[in-house]
Amino acid sequence: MSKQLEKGVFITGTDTGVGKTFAAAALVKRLKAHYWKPVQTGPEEEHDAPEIQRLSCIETDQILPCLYSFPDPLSPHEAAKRVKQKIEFGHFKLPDIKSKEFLVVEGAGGVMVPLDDRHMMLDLMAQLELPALIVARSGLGTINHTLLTITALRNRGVKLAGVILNGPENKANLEAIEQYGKTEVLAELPFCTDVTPESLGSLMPRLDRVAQYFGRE
Ligand SMILES: Nc1ncnc2c1ncn2[C@@H]1O[C@H](COP(=O)(O)OP(=O)(O)OP(=O)(O)O)[C@@H](O)[C@H]1O
Ligand SMILES: C[C@H](N)[C@H](N)CCCCCC(=O)O
Ligand SMILES: [Mg+2]
Repeated sequence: MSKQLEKGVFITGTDTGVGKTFAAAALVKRLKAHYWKPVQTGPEEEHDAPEIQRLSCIETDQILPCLYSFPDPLSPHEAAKRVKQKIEFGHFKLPDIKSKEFLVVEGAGGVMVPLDDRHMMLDLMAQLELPALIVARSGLGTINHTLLTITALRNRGVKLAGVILNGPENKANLEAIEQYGKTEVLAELPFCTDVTPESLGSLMPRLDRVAQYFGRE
């Protein structure tokens, strides 16, 4: 597997609630990375960064502050409107991290979630010049959702690192996504009855190929 010397990876998904935060927590732990959620929507008790820290046990200074956070659990463009604010797309810049450090960035929802009247989540990936890693459900319906997501990313010129399948093992869906998506499923994360630092820790070997891809074994 060729090593990609990237500053980080943008964790996106086929939907909201597919496990981007769950996978990002595992990746932050396995890659010893920093975490950044540029745009957060929803009430504080549902924010992703605290869940990342709870599960990965990374230091507080490894979690970078959101650029935008809005209280309503909605698409960022709408959540901003509800509080009479607008997202200034030009403000999104890759945060300064040291040369040997690595950044796991998590989007909100899927790739075509609007940020303002013109820009979507996939435009943010392009602006940050980070490769995308798609978190997808493993079960029925995921082939279509994942191939649509891949197509949207490629049409926007976003580099695709691969896919993480989240949920019960499904070999047929994995093979279909690799064949028709011309990509690799770099990790399969099982359903964990208890979402704890311990259960997350047991998943580390499953992320070895992601670590190899980014040269962060
Ligand atoms: N493999 C898993 N095993 C058990 N629970 C999981 C797993 N993956 C995700 N979950 C749970 O499913 C819920 C949604 O997951 P998560 O918050 O990671 O989704 P998300 O894609 O980050 O959503 P959002 O778009 O809101 O950021 C959470 O309660 C999470 O703990
Ligand atoms: C509120 C939720 N947890 C996410 N932060 C935002 C998801 C936006 C989804 C928009 C859409 O695709 O309809
Ligand atoms: Mg999340």
